Amino acid sequence: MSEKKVFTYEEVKEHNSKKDLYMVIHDKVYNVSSFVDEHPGGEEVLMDVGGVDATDSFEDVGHSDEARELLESLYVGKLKRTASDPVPKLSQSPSAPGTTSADAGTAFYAFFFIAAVVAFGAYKYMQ
Ligand code: HEM
Repeated sequence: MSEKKVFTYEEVKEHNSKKDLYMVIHDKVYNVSSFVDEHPGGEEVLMDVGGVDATDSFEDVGHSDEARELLESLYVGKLKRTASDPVPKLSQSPSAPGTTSADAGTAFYAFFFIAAVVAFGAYKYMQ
């Protein structure tokens, strides 16, 4: 079972019809054609993410372990991601951008405050 294919995002994109439906979840490629009619969430949602990265849609629903096991049986290969390919939110850096920039801002002002105190001390020392 190690002869699984490696797909580019461009290749996956071509499989976007109901009879030939691929999607990417966590950088793995799944052929969901045989499952479209059986999906408890309906075929429409699967068609919407046909040929694209469905990681966020899949995880947003909070699928059960059973659904994840089912996924294994539909696995056809790995995704070879290139720099220009879209990246799901879930794969991006988990650090909250708001907090980091606020922290960076605080550090920035603290640096200037300390520099001012040191400069003032040096000035006084020179007198
Ligand atoms: C090949 C990928 C997928 C598999 C194998 C799968 C499988 C399943 C399974 C087994 C359920 C029943 C509940 C559960 O066990 O969690 C379910 C429900 C559901 N799925 Fe998926 N799913 C897939 C992709 C998606 C995607 C991409 C969406 C997009 C939004 C989606 C939306 C839903 C919704 C809304 C339900 C809830 C249906 C309800 O409870 O009324 N699924 N799915």
